[in-house]
Parts: sequence; structure tokens; C-alpha cells
Amino acid sequence: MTELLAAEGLSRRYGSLTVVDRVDLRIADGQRHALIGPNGAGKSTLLDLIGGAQRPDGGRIRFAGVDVTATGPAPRARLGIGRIHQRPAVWPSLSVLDNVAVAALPHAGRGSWWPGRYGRRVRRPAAELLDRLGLAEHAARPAGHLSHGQRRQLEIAMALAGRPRLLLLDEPAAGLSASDTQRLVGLIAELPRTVAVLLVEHRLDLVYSLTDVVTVLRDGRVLASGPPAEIRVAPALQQAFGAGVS
Ligand SMILES: Nc1ncnc2c1ncn2[C@@H]1O[C@H](COP(=O)(O)OP(=O)(O)OP(=O)(O)O)[C@@H](O)[C@H]1O
Repeated sequence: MTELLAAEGLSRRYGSLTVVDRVDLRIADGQRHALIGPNGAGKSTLLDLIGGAQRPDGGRIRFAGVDVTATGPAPRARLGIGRIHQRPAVWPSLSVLDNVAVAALPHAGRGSWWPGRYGRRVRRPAAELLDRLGLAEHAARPAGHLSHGQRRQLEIAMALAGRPRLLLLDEPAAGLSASDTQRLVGLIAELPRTVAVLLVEHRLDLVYSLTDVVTVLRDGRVLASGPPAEIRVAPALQQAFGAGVS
């Protein structure tokens, strides 16, 4: 598989505390990759470094053949890095459809920059995405009226509207009911392989069922990386989480 993301020697410090410590991470095109580790292991910080919300103190990041180490989130989004946050970030007063349409605007071309004026170019794919994510019946509602689970789905629709090649998912199942979690798992499983996924998730059952590669972090360091079947029996797992975890 072609390499999509290559992070080499990434480090991030807060004062004297090193929270990401010389991490190497490679993600191939279309790969489903999970980052697991105990609280404070540095998972969210690593996602921030890859998405561009934070800059590393050391190391470099190449995405789709471009060195993005010194760029911010917007250029990285244009190159194809999309992000889902721990708390769903939507525009509460805009309709559900408009939220997705606005997210699609950068790809809509000239003359379609304002929601009131956008045409089929933006509306149709936005409506198709809502349909795919099971939100079509809510298209006209203000996004602020959606449940937490529906906002999560909407945020994924918005991220997909940006045509990502890599989707960063930070604890997407947090706070979801069992049925919303099941729907989310189905959504992630059905994402086309044109989209790679980097998933931070505490629920190891979800991680094992959704991903091809699992990387274990503790104290900002990579303890192990490999297919789920290997990782679930690796000593590194117990080292990271303590005895009894599998
Ligand atoms: N802005 C900050 N200033 C100082 N320390 C921070 C800051 N953000 C995070 N940290 C510290 O960095 C470490 C790693 O945090 P991070 O949120 O990346 O871990 P995590 O693995 O995502 O944890 P969790 O599973 O609890 O979300 C923690 O010790 C945290 O307290």
C-alpha cells in the first residue's frame, strides 16, 4: 500500500513534561489505524500534532508526499486531513444540511461561497452524505437541536464533505448510547477505502473490530505497533494498561 502519512521522531513538550516522545507513525492509504494507551499517554496530543492544531518541538510530518510539519490545520485540511473532536463541533443555528454544505464549500469552486447562493454543486452532495449517514430526515433542523449521537454523525458528514484522505477520530464513541455506538461503528466500517482512519478509542473491542493496525502509547512513547491479533496478546498491552487487559 502507498504511504499516506509518515511522522518521524515527533516530540511535544509542555515545560519540562514530554507528552509525545520521539514517535514514529506511518499510515498507508486507506488504512484503519488505532492509537491506544492509558489516560495521559499523549494520544490526543499526537492527533493535534498530525492535524496541525499543535506544532511539534521535534520531528517531522509528511502527508501525501508533502512536508506539513510547519503548516497549520487549514492547509492540512486542504491536503486531506479531516478531524472529529471529542466534543462534536457543529454550527448550532445552521440547518443540518447547511452545516454539511458549508463544510463542502472549499471544494465547490468559485461563486458558491455563501450558503444563500450555493447551488446544486454543494447541496446535492451534502444531501447525499446526510442520506448515507442516516440524517436525511433531519436536514432542515437546526444542528443545535440534534442529540449528541446525531451531532457525532453530522460531524462525520461534515468531515467527509471536506473529502479527506485521512480522518482523525478522537474518541468518537465517547458519550454515545449503545445503539448510537453501533451505528457509528457501522459508519466507520463502511467508509470507503479512499479514506484512511486514525482512531483514538478507549474501547478495545471497537478498536479490534475496526482497525488493521494498532499502536500502543504510554508516557508519550510507542510501546508496540501491529495488527490487532498481535497487539491483544502482546506484553506491551499489559505494560500500558496493567494486567488483565486484552
Ligand atoms: N495544554 C497542556 N498543558 C500542559 N499539559 C498538557 C496540556 N495538554 C495535555 N497535557 C498533558 O499531556 C499529557 C498527555 O495528554 P493527552 O490529552 O494527549 O493524553 P491522552 O492519551 O489523549 O489522554 P486521555 O485518554 O485522557 O484523553 C497529559 O499528562 C496531560 O495532562
